[in-house]
Amino acid sequence: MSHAPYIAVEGPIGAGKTTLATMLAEAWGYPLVKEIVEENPFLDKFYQDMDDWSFQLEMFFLCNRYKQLEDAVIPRLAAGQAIVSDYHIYKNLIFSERTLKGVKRDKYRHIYHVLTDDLPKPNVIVYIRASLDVLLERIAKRGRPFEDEMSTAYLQQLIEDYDTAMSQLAEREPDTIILPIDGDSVDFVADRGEFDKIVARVKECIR
Ligand SMILES: Nc1ncnc2c1ncn2[C@@H]1O[C@H](COP(=O)(O)OP(=O)(O)O)[C@@H](O)[C@H]1O
Ligand SMILES: Nc1nc2c(ncn2[C@H]2C[C@H](O)[C@@H](COP(=O)(O)O)O2)c(=O)[nH]1
Repeated sequence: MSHAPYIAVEGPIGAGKTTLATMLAEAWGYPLVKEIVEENPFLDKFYQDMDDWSFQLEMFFLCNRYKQLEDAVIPRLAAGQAIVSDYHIYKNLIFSERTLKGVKRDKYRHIYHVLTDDLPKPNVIVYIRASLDVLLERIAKRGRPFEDEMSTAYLQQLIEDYDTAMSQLAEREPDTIILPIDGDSVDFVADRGEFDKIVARVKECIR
């Protein structure tokens, strides 16, 4: 392992990333780097008109995540200390490849690589996979008003994009271990034993 443990949790919208990342960070006493959602000025506009707002939204996410890595992740790893995150920066590309088109997609892809290619990568990604029905149920339970506008076709497409992206990532970043979790059957919230099993599996990866 080239740096201190850097653990990321990934998965499609509503899979349980923030929930699991928070539990892991608390269990180990590590700081948590968390997605900025409530302060995002473009999310509600994006869900109302994706074609019109996708570039602004993707750039906002990219700049914010870059800043978080710069401010919180890099110094911490440089000091030899572990950190947990509820995303991997690669998710920018998962979403943008789906939401952007033509010249904007090409420009975004270029900026993405310039900004992120030399950033530290997680040692482990806990990848929570879940079915459309479970994601819809959890998104409804969370109750963010702007997500009411999200189409099921978009969410289904993201489920598939995530699977493809995790396979690509396994090839691009062979030093990162991807731990898939079945979010439909493994309830790490209600069942402490299931959470402990995830903790043990992650520990194995960062030894
Ligand atoms: N394993 C689980 N079982 C039941 N509810 C869950 C589970 N994981 C997450 N949730 C709930 O589902 C909603 C979405 O979870 P969240 O962690 O915000 O997902 P994400 O960060 O992947 O979008 C939240 O209301 C959360 O409390
Ligand atoms: N178009 C994009 N949307 C994104 C991106 N990252 C997150 N999101 C959306 C999805 C949810 O509505 C909300 C919060 O995400 P969670 O997965 O944490 O629930 O923001 C992105 O890069 N592009």
